[in-house]
Amino acid sequence: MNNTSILSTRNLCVGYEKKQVLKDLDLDFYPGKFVSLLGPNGAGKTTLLRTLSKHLPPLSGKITIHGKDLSLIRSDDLARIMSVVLTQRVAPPLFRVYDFVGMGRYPHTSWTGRMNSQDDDAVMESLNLVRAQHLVFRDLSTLSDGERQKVLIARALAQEPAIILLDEPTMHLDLKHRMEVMSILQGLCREKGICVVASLHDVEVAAKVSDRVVLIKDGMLHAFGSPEDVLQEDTVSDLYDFSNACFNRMLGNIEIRNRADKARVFVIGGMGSASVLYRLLSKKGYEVITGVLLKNDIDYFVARSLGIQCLVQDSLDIISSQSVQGAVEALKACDFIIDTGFETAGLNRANLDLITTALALKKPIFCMGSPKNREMLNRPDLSDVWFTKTESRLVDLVEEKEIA
Ligand SMILES: Nc1ncnc2c1ncn2[C@@H]1O[C@H](COP(=O)(O)OP(=O)(O)OP(=O)(O)O)[C@@H](O)[C@H]1O
Repeated sequence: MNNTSILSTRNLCVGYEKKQVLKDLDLDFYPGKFVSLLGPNGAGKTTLLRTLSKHLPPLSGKITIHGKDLSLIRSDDLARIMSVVLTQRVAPPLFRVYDFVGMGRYPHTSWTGRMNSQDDDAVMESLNLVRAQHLVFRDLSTLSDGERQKVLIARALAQEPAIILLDEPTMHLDLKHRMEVMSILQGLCREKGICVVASLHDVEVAAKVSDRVVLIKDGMLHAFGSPEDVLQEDTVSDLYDFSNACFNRMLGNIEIRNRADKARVFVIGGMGSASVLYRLLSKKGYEVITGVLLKNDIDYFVARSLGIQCLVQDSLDIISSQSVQGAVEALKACDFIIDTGFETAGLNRANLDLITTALALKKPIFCMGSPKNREMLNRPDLSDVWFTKTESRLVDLVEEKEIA
């Protein structure tokens, strides 16, 4: 790794004439690294990017590029080191993509602005890098948001910068283009050694693509480091003031917690068989209790993120009859029982006792799969047992039963 930072800040304070937005920023940006700026609306991401790119003077503190004070760097010299992609939707009409990307060559062309063959090559290479070479003769104003975003990045690349600053590069883009733009930016870091600094709203994506994340909120830097270290569940909740959501560090996703205002359902699951049902039941407003789960089960991680009450086996051992007894008490207090059709291996066999108990208690039981996989439920005389093949049908059945 190249250990010399391209861009650094010390005691930087950014904002506007009458308004300080962020203070005490000590940041270093290195070649080949993807850095995401994260923070709630109005935290100061754009203000910071505008200050780093010399569009806005710092209120105090220092910004250096390759060790030189930013304020002393001439704008044409800066353009050879840094390019900036700010949020913009408007495109001037009658502007060919080729000419627009060619504008990015201005730090390298002579004062006449005439492009030579090297500049032509640079324009085409930039378009290639963002997989937009086919757009070269299109009118800019006719492009879709995703195509235009790629062209904006191509123009930034045509400057041949060491660092690119982008403000919300995936705004207005659909999922496919969002992923494509992120993968293009990641490729620029890995293959061209460019440092990419982008403000992002999607913490899940940031966790997956970034080498470093900068967390800002309430006028200050909250954390700066690798997403694996920094994006802890509590930190993300605090950053965005989550009250009904939770970032799951292990799965790298955000689960939404819904208010439970329906019946209480006990889910007998495990080994990943219950996660989809947990989400669906929570979404529908059911109060879910589940168990007995081992602490390394993916169902446990999903249930915890959803705020579902989990009965867990303390040690990573065989689920004990003692743990199952604890779960029986919780099961008694539930209106409906769901058997996810979990595979029974040695470790979780005891959970079958929960199904037997539910039968004895004459609780309505809804099962995924087929009766032949569940010996104790494979009897024609059982009236309060239903089998389905999909989670959505199963929850429909629960709803029907609840209404009846
Ligand atoms: N020109 C300006 N003059 C004064 N205050 C401004 C100006 N532009 C933005 N602000 C304020 O500065 C603060 C930071 O705004 P900024 O746009 O940097 O936040 P952000 O993190 O980029 O927000 P978002 O995620 O909503 O885009 C906000 O309180 C905003 O109202």
